[in-house]
Amino acid sequence: MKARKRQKLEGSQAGKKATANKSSKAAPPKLEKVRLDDLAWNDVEMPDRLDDMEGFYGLEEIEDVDVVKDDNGIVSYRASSDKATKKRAAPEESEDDGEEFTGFDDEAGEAADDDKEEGGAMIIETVTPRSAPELEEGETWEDRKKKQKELQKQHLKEKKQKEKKEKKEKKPKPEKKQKKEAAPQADLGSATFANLLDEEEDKGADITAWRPLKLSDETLGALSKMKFHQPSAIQKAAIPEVLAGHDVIGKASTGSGKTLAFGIPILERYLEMQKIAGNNKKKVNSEEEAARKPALALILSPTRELAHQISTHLTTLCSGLDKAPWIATLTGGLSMAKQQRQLKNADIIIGTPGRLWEIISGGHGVLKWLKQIQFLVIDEADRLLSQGHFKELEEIINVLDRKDDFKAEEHEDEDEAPEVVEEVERQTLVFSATFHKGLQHKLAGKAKPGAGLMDKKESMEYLLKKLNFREEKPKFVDVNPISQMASGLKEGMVECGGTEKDLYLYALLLLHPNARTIVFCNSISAVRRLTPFLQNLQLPVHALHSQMAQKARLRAIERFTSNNQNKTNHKGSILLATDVAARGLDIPNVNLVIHYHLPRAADNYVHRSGRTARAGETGSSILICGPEEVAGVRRLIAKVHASSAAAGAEPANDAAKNGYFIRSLDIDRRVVSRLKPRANLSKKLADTTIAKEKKHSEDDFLRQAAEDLGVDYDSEEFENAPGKRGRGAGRIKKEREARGLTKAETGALRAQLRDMLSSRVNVGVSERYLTSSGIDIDALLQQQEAGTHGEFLGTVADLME
Ligand SMILES: Nc1ncnc2c1ncn2[C@@H]1O[C@H](COP(=O)(O)OP(=O)(O)OP(=O)(O)O)[C@@H](O)[C@H]1O
Repeated sequence: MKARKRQKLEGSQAGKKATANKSSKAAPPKLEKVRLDDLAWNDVEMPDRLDDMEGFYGLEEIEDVDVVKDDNGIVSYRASSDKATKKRAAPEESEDDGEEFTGFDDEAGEAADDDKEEGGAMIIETVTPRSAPELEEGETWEDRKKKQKELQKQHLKEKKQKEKKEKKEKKPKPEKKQKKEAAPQADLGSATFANLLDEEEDKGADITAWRPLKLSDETLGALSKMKFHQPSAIQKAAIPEVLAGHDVIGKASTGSGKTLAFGIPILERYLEMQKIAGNNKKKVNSEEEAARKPALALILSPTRELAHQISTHLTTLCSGLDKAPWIATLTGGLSMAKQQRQLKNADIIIGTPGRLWEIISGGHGVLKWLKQIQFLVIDEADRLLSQGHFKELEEIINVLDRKDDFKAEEHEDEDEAPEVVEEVERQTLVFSATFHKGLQHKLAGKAKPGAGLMDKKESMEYLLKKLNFREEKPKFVDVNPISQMASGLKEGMVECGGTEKDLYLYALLLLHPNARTIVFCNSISAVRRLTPFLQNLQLPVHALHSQMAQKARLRAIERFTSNNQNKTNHKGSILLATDVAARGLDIPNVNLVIHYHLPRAADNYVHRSGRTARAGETGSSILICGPEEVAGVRRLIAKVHASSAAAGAEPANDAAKNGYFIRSLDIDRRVVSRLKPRANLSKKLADTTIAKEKKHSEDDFLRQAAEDLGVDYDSEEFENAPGKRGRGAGRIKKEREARGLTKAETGALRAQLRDMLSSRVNVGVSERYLTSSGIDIDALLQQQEAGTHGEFLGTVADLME
């Protein structure tokens, strides 16, 4: 070995132990005295981070060697096995051969001692410089030794830790310890939740963030299952207030989780009551018994769809509970008798005011169940308190509050055994994203459609006047005082000629072939007209309006929500709806909202746009405006964003940043104009279909009327009768022409449209992308990746980032 070897033998303790070993009473083996260089030194693997340590340290180790110090302090080495003395190749130069050892070091001894205890054999470590053995400038041998010593210590420590860790990993965990690790789950309380977490360990979400709300383990378990990691702002703010027994008015932007803000406290109360009933051994076991207990909560919703959705939402929350509350959904369009029965069993009743009032006025002893509710929830409050719903709602509230009604009704219903009805303190919870001024005027008898949104004071005054809150001052929880619009929402508008809206709608839908889109219209007739128009253009469209049968309404939402089976390039889906879909509907992954007609009021705009960008997602809202509508739109949007200006707050989004000046999207008009022939053809076909349908239903109506009058009805004769002039004559003429098309003629038109849809449209630069009813998605996506998306129809794309 060329390198000069400087050994460092650790510690007097080691030496002493070696001696003690030798002189042990149990006939110690005779050890052979050896030279250091005759020992079979082994290289020690250095820890990574020491590799760079000046590049010259190396460690060697040896086992089965005793270090013996004689009375004169001279140290010698004795091998206790052949393994230790295996001869190595002699170094070419052994400068440190016989290097004297100057003594033992107490500190180092500790490390050596540790090793002995661990391994049972003494390990002597040497540090061998790999190169440049000379001292560095200013370095003394003492320094060098110190450095070496530190390195050795470090290495030994790390080695020991590594070995300990390896041992630990190999060892099976003692049962006791495993139990101890499971303990925190058990600490959560009831076995139900602990079991749930056990089973769902990797399925459920971490619900630590819900803890401050002090919810029951059952509710926490349900939230974990739903993967709701944390409460939304409105939930965080409103739940404690409701749990503390307050009346609450909650305002938060669309899609921010208001349903659970009232749903969770209701569930908490239900669970509490279950526990009390359990403790009092009064557990309800049968349907009959259940029917004898009053309902806990009444939730009112402005639309049927929303009522069903709230019901689904709460059912999902309660699924998995040992005993879930009984939820009854009372909406028009479904069997009334069935709903009456359901109501008597229900813990939570969700309904539209119309149907609920119908049921209440029908008697059947239902009122007593309702009078004892502990929660009255008015969801989408501003809508419920206005727009034709208010009369029914007012009547419901009056009847709930009237003291004498119950008795009167009981007398009516002889079957019902007279019972003492406890007075129940009712909490009133009112939620909405908006409180608009229109309803205030409406209630004051001076309706003023299109009015702006109420501020906190106004809404409070108004609600206090209208609702019988238990508390003099309910808690007003407003988590979005600045803007009602969801933060992930982008807004824009497209300007077009007054008669070109259909065409621009088609262009916008083509531009967003993968989007789940809701198109809002102000009238049912517009939905009826546009549905065949878009269907003819092979777009996957579903209609939704209030004159559809309830089942068809629910089916439309279901189809819109499920994946599009359409064979065309259009992979998204389209819901063409009136404002019946504007409030509360929580359809997942809606990317785009198009306002075909301008919303009539600011709150409508907020709620329609709120069907996208929900629960922290992003989305876009685009208004299609005729030239005469542009100024009105700007005013309307400014109103919606006005509160941010008043508050001097950071603008909530682009529209606000631009001084409430909504962006006009730059659509390439030349390209849109090339879509015109298809659109016109499709429109002609749609008009024919509608005119024929209309004729059928008119005929049916007139035939029925004639039958009732006992006269004959001849549609031709009726049609050609004189006096059909003046207002509406042009439309009637058009309709007549439209339905005048023969089957063959419509067949020919359809074939022509099919041809058009299957051939490319000459759109200049983008010709290669626009094919039939949709666009070449792959090519478009590539274009999008290259950052040039939007080239063919203008720059709408930046709304969809
Ligand atoms: N804490 C939560 N974490 C994650 N998602 C949540 C949470 N709470 C609710 N959600 C989800 O957010 C979505 C919107 O909730 P919800 O329908 O209650 O909103 P909203 O505020 O009532 O909206 P709108 O004003 O339009 O009626 C739903 O899909 C719901 O499941």
